[in-house]
Amino acid sequence: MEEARSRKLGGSLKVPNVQELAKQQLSGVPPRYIRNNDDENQLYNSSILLPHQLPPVIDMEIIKDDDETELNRFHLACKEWGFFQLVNHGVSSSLMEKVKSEIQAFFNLPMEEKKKFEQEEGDSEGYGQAFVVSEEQKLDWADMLYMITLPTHFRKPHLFPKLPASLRDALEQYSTALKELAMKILYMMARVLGMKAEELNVLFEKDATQMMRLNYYPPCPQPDRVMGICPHTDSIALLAILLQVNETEGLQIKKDGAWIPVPYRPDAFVVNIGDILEIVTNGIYKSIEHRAIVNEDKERISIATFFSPKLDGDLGPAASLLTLQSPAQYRRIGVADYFKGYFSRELVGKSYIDTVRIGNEDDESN
Ligand SMILES: O=C(O)CCC(=O)C(=O)O
Ligand SMILES: [Fe+2]
Repeated sequence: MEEARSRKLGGSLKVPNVQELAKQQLSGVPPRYIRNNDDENQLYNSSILLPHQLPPVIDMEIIKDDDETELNRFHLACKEWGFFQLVNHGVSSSLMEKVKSEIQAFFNLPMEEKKKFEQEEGDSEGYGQAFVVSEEQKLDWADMLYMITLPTHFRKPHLFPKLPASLRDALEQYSTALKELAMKILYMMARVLGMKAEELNVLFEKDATQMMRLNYYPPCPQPDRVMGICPHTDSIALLAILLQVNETEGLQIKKDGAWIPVPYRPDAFVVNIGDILEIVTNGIYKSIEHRAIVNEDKERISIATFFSPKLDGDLGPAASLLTLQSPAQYRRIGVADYFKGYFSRELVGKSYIDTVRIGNEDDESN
């Protein structure tokens, strides 16, 4: 436990609680949240999207039967989208519903209760906001509760174990169910990529890291001037599995230069490829920029679960995917160093992976 307490994921400056701010019936949003009207802020895409322009929906039940067509759709979803909705995934709808209602209840708790989980100096885990490194930086219109959930001995004693019992129990079951699901997804990927199973085993051994980020986006009087979570890729993850907790939509992914909404589906998980999987697959699968926008009168809630290799290992492109024609595009790096670098900077689009891209060594200090 001592070890867990001292393991800090790099700090973030303290920022106001946005849920509290939103309750103050502001006529306008404080300037720190107002985004410039640049390209990134083309908030609303008014064109009507056709079904093939929406992220693919993959059915795990069909894949289980070794259906080549579905396996191929899965491979293309990973390669060309980096994002897909997953249905018939084996996680029970009763567990999904329980997790949703418990998370909703957590954010409905009085502020004094939630503040018990407040981030500590120098640490991104806890209740607050991450990636705030300067007073000048624009802020996201959201609060979050961020925690390492696996391995269990990395859990901070004042966070996961102290959650309200019903939320803790739901997240405990959810953590186990999602670990199993993530392994299945990764093995399906290894299979369609022709990777050696050991190359994934090594990443997913006993001390593989799982983190959960509960996101709360309050309603906002000027939703088209702010960002719920600014454009980013999930840099410390092999995979992220997201559950949209309520029906308010807001997640968008960047595809061919356009922001595409991910519809709410109560039975689906949204799966996306993180930077670490891009590195491991030597760029065959790519992490995709995504963001969340907010709503004028409805709150939005989501829970993202991130799967990463164990902290004391290292990561780099899988040897079985390297050939003379496709040499390594990323260098090997220790997982702990890679994590530390990530938490000490602002979250900016798809940029962190460039620090390990071969040929980019001059930029490493940026
Ligand atoms: O709330 C969402 O839909 C996206 C959250 C997200 O991208 C994250 O937590 O990394
Ligand atoms: Fe994300």
